[in-house]
Amino acid sequence: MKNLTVEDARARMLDGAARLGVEAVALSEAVGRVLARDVVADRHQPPFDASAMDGWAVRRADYGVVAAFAIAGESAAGRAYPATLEPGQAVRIFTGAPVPPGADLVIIQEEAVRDGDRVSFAAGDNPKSNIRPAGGDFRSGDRLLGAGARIDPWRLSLAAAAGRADLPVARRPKVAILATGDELVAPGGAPEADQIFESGSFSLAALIEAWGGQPIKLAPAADSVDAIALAVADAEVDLVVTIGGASVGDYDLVKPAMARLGLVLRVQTIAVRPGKPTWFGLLEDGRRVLGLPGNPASALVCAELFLRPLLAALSGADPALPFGVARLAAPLPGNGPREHWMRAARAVDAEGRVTVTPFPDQDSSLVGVFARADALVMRPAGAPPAHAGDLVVTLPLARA
Ligand SMILES: Nc1nc2c(c(=O)[nH]1)N[C@H]1C(S)=C(S)[C@@H](COP(=O)(O)OP(=O)(O)OC[C@H]3O[C@@H](n4cnc5c(N)ncnc54)[C@H](O)[C@@H]3O)O[C@H]1N2
Ligand code: MOO
Repeated sequence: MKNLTVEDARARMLDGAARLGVEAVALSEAVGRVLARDVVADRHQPPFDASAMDGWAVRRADYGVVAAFAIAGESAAGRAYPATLEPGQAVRIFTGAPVPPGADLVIIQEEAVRDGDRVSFAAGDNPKSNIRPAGGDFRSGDRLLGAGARIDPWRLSLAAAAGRADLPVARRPKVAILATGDELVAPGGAPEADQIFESGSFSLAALIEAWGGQPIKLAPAADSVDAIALAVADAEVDLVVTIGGASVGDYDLVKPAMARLGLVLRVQTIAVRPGKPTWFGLLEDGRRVLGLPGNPASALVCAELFLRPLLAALSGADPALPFGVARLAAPLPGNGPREHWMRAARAVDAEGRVTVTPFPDQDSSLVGVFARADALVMRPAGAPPAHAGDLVVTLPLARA
């Protein structure tokens, strides 16, 4: 349980983590939610052969043969021509309108000359049909979206086009956030000379929201086993995330406090930089607890590496992180024994390749560096020095 690799620690956290429940939400509420069941089409789209242009529907067999077509009527979007097109006839048609049975060609209106109740066309060779076949977008029975897909605005349009008014989605995991420490004062408060403003819970709440969880901020707790245990005891959540008090100092009391609630540890420390003291376990009542270190960069890096996949798993989504690959813009020294996730600036060079430049100061207390970073760069444990141009694994940070 101590000094686990990142992968091993993540696997232990994800073990047994699955969707918590299912609820229906209206389309307008569905963005960001994870589908709990497949969306299957029960109708073709388009449901009929549709005209792609404004023009005239005719029989291809008549084209170039009939000199002047008899205008039989009109087919507009939402108001189909009610009969079959007969030989020698043309139907005025508009984009999106059903092509009448019998017609298999739409001639654009720019090529038509109308004369009373007759229309004729400048004949060309083998004109395109300008017809979108029924089911050309999707067909009845097609699986349009799979369970586990996260709804975004584009997927939302597909669900709407399939006629769904609401969608079955995973219940959002409820996540309590507990900042701990005598030194913490809420922003806007009046800190003593030996105090600092509490920052960790704000960014964590925003990340949890963005990752599909429901953040519930608990009042920050002082460095006391009683206070921390009391703060967590009655929180009706699926997961508790604590900030700080994770290490080995006399005032690092979160694990002893959780022991009172029956904590069974699954992860004690991780060979990761920053974030070595990150821990994870289950309380007696089944609630999960993720202990993040207090240093802001440690807390946020480990939220990316562990909390994000955990929330995905608890929502029934794929917990895999969206790793990328980029070229180092500058050399790096060899790495120590912990897998290092460096805060870095991302850019695109003149050849269109993504490059990353880790910030020179990677101290885990630096909030300022994190605010400028837009990617994390991974250096494997024990990696030799790296050269400019070397490929490295990255984790892009979502910047609004
Ligand atoms: N003897 C050792 N000391 C430390 C070790 C070690 O292995 N042996 N590990 C170091 C590492 S690595 C880390 S990371 C830190 C993490 O310690 P804790 O999780 O116990 O965090 P705290 O001591 O509570 O706080 C660390 C730092 O962060 C500030 N902090 C805490 N909470 C917040 C918050 N919500 N918002 C803003 N800032 C916060 C706190 O004031 C401290 O400055 O331990 C090392 N020590
Ligand atoms: O692991 Mo700590 O987060 O390096 O400072």
